[in-house]
Amino acid sequence: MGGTFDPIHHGHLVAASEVQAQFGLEQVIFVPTGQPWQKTHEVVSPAEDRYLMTVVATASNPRFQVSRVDIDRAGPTYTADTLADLRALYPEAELYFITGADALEQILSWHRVDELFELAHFIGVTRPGYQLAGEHLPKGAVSLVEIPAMAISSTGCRQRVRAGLPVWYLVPDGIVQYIAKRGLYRGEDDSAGVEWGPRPSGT
Ligand SMILES: Nc1ncnc2c1ncn2[C@@H]1O[C@H](COP(=O)(O)OP(=O)(O)OP(=O)(O)O)[C@@H](O)[C@H]1O
Ligand SMILES: O=C(O)c1ccc[n+]([C@@H]2O[C@H](COP(=O)([O-])O)[C@@H](O)[C@H]2O)c1
Repeated sequence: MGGTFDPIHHGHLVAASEVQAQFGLEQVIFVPTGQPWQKTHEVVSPAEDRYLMTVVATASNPRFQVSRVDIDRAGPTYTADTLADLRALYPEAELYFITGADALEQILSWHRVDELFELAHFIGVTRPGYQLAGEHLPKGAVSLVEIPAMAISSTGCRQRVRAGLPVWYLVPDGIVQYIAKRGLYRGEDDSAGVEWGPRPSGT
């Protein structure tokens, strides 16, 4: 399951848990994006913060793991590369890629989209406010799955922190504490965040 996870919230965790159970998956690998190229108009927190929050949020579930493949690859993050890297790490695995209804809606705009459906089977999950549909995708390429509705978004969480409102119970307890400790999402200019563009050299 790929995501910017800025921050990871209970919508992500419920989606992963539900798909794991419904499909009997051995493990769900959360893959925080390196440079989410379609979010260039947004300020995104440093990859290491998003990675660490994902580790903290998933630590208690033995079927959840976190991968660094996207944050360790230079340049924009493309799922075709993510899936190729995971295939190299797990040559025998059956690979599935989990997306919410909003991401699935946009998938034809993804880089090297023609390759994607050869690299993994896609699983689209319901998300409040979006229509889950797969007619625009190759036949048999995607499974559509109903999950418990969680009307939570990372954007909403960031806005609440900025407005001084609580995010308790929208995100795991450890994430509330991580956000406070690192001072994420506080200011208009998001001082802990970075605008996407080339990484500073040496980082
Ligand atoms: N509440 C939710 N229910 C189901 N799927 C979700 C939910 N929130 C996110 N997802 C899915 O999880 C994946 C990663 O999402 P992402 O990290 O961009 O979170 P987001 O809440 O959509 O963030 P933002 O508000 O910043 O766009 C995407 O496939 C997205 O569709
Ligand atoms: O491959 C692409 O071109 C592409 C374009 C947009 C999003 N994605 C992936 O979709 C997942 C969810 O993305 P996002 O931006 O909703 O967090 C994440 O793994 C992204 O890398 C991938």
